[in-house]
Amino acid sequence: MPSALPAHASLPSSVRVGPGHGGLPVVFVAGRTGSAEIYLHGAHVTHWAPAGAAPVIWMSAASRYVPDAPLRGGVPLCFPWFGAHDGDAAAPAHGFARLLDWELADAQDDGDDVVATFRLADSPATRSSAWPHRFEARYTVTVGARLTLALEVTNLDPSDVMFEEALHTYLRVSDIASTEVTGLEGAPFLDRLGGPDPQAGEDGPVRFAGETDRIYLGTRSAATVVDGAVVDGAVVDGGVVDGAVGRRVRIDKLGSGSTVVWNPWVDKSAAMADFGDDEWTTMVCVETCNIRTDAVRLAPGQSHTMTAVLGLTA
Ligand SMILES: O=P(O)(O)OC[C@H]1O[C@H](O)[C@H](O)[C@@H](O)[C@@H]1O
Repeated sequence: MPSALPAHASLPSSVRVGPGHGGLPVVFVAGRTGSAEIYLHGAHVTHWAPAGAAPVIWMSAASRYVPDAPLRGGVPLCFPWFGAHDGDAAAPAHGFARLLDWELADAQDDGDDVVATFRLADSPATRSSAWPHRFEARYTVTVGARLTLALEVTNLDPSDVMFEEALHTYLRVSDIASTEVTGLEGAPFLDRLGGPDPQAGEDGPVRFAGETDRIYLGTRSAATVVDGAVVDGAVVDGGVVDGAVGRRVRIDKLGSGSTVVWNPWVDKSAAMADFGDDEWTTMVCVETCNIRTDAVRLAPGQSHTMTAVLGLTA
């Protein structure tokens, strides 16, 4: 168990800490306007639903819940690098933050919302990693009718540091073939399944007909995942709402320059041990990031915050 949980008496009645899958500690939030679950392992949000709505976040039924592996689904916190480390092939994919136990530093009601703050600082393990710098990270999760995720990183090194970061959000959809992502029209992207050169932006929304793994650079405004946008090849008028079908999840962001859109499709799903073979049909990742040319540089003592705000829209 992590060492620093706030004293039980200081937690509001909307927050409970207890064992989750695999016995890993979880912060259970049951607020007036939304519920959430956050594992201390990686400060990993595995559930969020506005009150009265179906869950918005997707988790794999095949996720492992062990201390030395990341969870599959939810919102992995990728830091301080994204994907494979450039200079160290043995370094874990997406950095060390999603593999470490974060402290629950604070949890409070704030009006109708519940705010939980998690903290991770450098340790002997991180100082001997591929990114050996001194730092403090604070991750504030605000649970309500919207879910606000704010990752603040402070450079405690005596010299400049650079890092990448991602809120690698997995979202539930009823059928990936009927899903589209709007808000990225015209933005050039790096196709992680293709060559190194940026591809020209597309006119329309992103639609899915095969494995998709794209880094949209210079994307600072909101993206919206429209579930049930396409039915039998026809685009349905955006007003249709029937359960999850027709639902729109809007992702607003601040302090983020890049967006990753990912669906593993058939072969990659089959190749991942912690991902069900057919689960790719009901998820899409739209990730709020600062990666590649959008990596963050901080002077000594400087802080940077990247924020994603998820909400259901009509
Ligand atoms: O399997 P993971 O290390 O969690 O990575 C899952 C995925 O993360 C991002 O979306 C990357 O762009 C993908 O290339 C990668 O496959």
